[in-house]
Amino acid sequence: MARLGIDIDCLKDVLRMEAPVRERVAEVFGKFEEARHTGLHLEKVNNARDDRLRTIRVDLSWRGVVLAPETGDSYTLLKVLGHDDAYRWAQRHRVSVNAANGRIEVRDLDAIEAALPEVTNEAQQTTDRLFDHVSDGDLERLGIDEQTRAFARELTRVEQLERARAFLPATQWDALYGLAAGMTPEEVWADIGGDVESTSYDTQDVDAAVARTPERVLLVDGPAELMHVFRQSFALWRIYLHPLQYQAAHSSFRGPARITGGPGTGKTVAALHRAKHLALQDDGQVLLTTFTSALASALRRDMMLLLETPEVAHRVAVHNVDQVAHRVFTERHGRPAILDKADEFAIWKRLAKRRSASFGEQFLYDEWRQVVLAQQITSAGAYLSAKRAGRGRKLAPQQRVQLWEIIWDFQQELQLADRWTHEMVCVEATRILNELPEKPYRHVIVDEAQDFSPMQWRFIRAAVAESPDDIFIAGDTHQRIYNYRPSLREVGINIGGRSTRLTLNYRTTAEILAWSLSMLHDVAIDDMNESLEKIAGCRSYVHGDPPTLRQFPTPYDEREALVGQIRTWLRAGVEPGEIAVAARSDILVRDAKELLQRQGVPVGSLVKQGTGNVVHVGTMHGMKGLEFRCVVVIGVGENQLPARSAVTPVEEDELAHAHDIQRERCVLFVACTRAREQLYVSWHGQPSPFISV
Ligand SMILES: Nc1ncnc2c1ncn2[C@@H]1O[C@H](COP(=O)(O)OP(=O)(O)OP(=O)(O)O)[C@@H](O)[C@H]1O
Repeated sequence: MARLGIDIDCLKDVLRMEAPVRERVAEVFGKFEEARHTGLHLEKVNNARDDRLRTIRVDLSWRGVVLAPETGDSYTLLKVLGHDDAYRWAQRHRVSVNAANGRIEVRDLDAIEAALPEVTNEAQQTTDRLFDHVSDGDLERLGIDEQTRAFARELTRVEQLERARAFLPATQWDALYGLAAGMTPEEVWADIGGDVESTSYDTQDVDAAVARTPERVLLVDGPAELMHVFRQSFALWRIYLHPLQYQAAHSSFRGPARITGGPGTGKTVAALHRAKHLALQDDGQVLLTTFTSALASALRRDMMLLLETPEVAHRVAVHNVDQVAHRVFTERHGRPAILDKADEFAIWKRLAKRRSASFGEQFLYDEWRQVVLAQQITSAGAYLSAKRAGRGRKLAPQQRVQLWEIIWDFQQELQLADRWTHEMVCVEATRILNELPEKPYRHVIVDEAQDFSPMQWRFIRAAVAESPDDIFIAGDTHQRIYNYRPSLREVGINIGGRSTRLTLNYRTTAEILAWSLSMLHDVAIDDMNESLEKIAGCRSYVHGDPPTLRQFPTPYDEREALVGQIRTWLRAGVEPGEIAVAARSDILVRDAKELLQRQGVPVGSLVKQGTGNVVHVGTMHGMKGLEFRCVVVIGVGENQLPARSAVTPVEEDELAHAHDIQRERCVLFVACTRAREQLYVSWHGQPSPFISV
């Protein structure tokens, strides 16, 4: 039976059309279903540059351009246009097979030929070309064919390449843009999903290429399914994946695997698709987990959009990691009585005083978590020889002994009182799971992995048996905003070479991204796997306004301007719910909320996202994992960022100081990269050293 797929760009176009046209397009799919009986009415195109392109009637005024197979009966709808335009489009385009990854691609031959003289002319004015640094061999290996290569060799400026996006074959353009953005040929090769094993694709076999391109060609079972796709207010991420996202979501891995990449590169989307893929395998329960309950709610909502049937939805549990640990704990021991931070501080203070020690509560609080629990220390001997790199003040041996006594007292007191912290619950839940012969989950997928503590990683390891496809990790260490820096290997998770890095940002404009990335220049950040993470090549194809940077003489002026900015956006038609305001401190957040409320702007908390159409106001930490059309970041002055109280003095511990500064930088980076279209950053006095003004 003839089958029609729809190219993703065509789908995007159709989604923007009026409902009746969409319905007619869906009917075209019905015609293919019936074609068995009646034959297909595909028109040949005179003077076509690619004789596999045909047109099909959609209605009186609209026609579709269809790629007809040379053999077999899998057709692809490439374009829907007005009658004359459809024929013209079909005449000027050609479909080919990318030599590097074997996927189909389409180019506008007329446009390439028309643009070539202009770029050649410009190239004659200079000796420097955009791709001088890349050899022909590398271009060829990256799938850049002769025609595109000839064009690329004449380019002198990135802007020319950006314009060429409309007519060059997409994968080849992606590769060129990656090279122009400073990626090495190897990085580009990985980025376009180059297949090392299959070096020789048959570039004449378009039918095989279509079958090999599931992330670009959506196959639907008839008009009803297509109408279903059209009708939902869905986001494109649900059906279109970049080849690397697709690979990460659908591959089989021999053990733990992960996906990394800068902000907005689609790691969460890949994690969601992987959860769906594994759920469809139906070989056991899938856990999709993340750091906070707010993020878990957002994941749950998106997961439900992807999992169509309740039966499959049932196979995926979405919870934040502490919630899962609490559940395991509660099943064995009943509900734990949780010690809150204020009570915990009071205990540390009392115990330190009892031992006449000078350690502060915050120091003890962190030391216990970051050294004792993180390294699973249970004895004085182990503590005395433990690594304390990056833990602030250096300790003499007698001080360590004293510290261990306080920590010991603390643990005893909690045990006697049957009081628990979330970390203790996690450790106990891990112990319980380690004893069980059967693990609760068959697959675990972790999102926002960069902030998980070693205790949480051990819990994850204990929740799933070591087996193929056991753990999948999505995260970006450039967005780490808490204090742990675990190595996956040390917590028993070996990802080997099973790592994919995404570089194409789908969220933010190139201008906002470039400005935000400038905060991280020359900052070396670990990759949780004992090497350094890279952010080079992270790029966006969408252009917009540069960030607005505003300096004010006083806090008062800064606050006034904040209200003015929000009003300007609201007047321009931005919905309140599309705006977020972030600040480093709780006090600034409270101030901003009260101020906006007083001015009659509807406001709500970031944590309670989705509760009405309100401007969300919250801390920079609270912005993690979220995105908004317009983002304001206030209080980015030199006295506010880095937040002094959060940074270890350099004279106390150089390494801890450097880590704290890096974390503060990342906090700001996270907040700024949540903006889709507009970013407004303000401060009073001098700007933070993190930003370039
Ligand atoms: N293949 C895709 N096609 C279109 N849009 C996509 C695609 N992948 C992701 N997106 C969109 O890009 C945005 C960012 O995606 P996502 O949240 O998965 O990125 P991320 O890498 O997890 O971001 P961050 O690390 O900053 O939280 C979302 O709006 C998502 O819908």
